[in-house]
Amino acid sequence: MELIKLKKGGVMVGTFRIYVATTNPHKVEEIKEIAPEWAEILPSPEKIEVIEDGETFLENSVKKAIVYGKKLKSPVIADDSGLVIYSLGGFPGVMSARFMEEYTYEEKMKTILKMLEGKDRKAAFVCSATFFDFQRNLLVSVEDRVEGYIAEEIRGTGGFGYDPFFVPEGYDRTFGEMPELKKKLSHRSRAFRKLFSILSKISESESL
Ligand SMILES: O=P(O)(O)OP(=O)(O)OP(=O)(O)OC[C@H]1O[C@@H](n2cnc3c(O)ncnc32)[C@H](O)[C@@H]1O
Ligand SMILES: [Mg+2]
Repeated sequence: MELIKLKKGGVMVGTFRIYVATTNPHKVEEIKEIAPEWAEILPSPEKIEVIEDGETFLENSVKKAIVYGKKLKSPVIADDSGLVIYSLGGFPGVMSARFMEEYTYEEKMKTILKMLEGKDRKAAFVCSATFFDFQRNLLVSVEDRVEGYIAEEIRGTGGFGYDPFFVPEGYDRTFGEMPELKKKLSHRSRAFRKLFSILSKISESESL
C-alpha cells in the first residue's frame, strides 16, 4: 500500500494527514510553513505529556513520535530540539525547555548571558525530526542544525524561546529580529525538509 497517495497520472489525488506530536504551537506553525503540498500538517487532537528522559534529541524525538503515534493510531511527526552552547559543554541541550522551567525565556536568556561572560559564544540550534506511521510500523528520524552564536544582549521579539539572543552564522541579527529568515535557515526547517524528502522517496519507491 502506497505510503502517501500522491499523484495519479500527474494529478494530485489527495493529501496525507500527519499530526504533530508536540505541545508547542510555534513548532506546528514553522513545520506547516515548509511542508510539501501532499502533507496536511495538523496539531495533535490530544496533548499527551511525554517524559523526555532521553539523553539525546533523537531519543526524545523518537519517543514523542511513538507515544503519540500509538495513541492517535495515525501518522505523526515529532520534533525534539534545543540550544547547544559549545563552551558550556552543549548546555542547555535536551534540557533547553526544562532549564529554569518556572521562569520566562527573558530570565532564562539573562542567566545564560551571565554564564557566557568571558566565554566563547559559538552555539547551534539542533532539531531531531521523526516520522512514525503506526499502521505500517514505519519510523524515520533525521537531525539537522543551524550554527551561530549567542548575541551580547537580547534583541527582537519575533520567533519563540531562545530566538531573541541567537544569531545564525552569516548574519548579524538574531532570529528574534528576523523571524522570517527562520523558514530558510532554521534547524527545524532543515530537518523537516530532509524528512519530507525521504518520505517522498519511500513513497515513490513503493509505487515503482
Ligand atoms: O516537547 P514538545 O511538546 O515538542 O514542546 P517543547 O517546547 O517542550 O519542545 P522541546 O522539548 O523540543 O524543547 C525545545 C526547547 O528548545 C527551545 N527551542 C527549540 N526550537 C527553538 C527555536 O526554533 N527557537 C528558539 N528556541 C527553540 C525551546 O524554546 C525549548 O526550550
Ligand atoms: Mg518538550
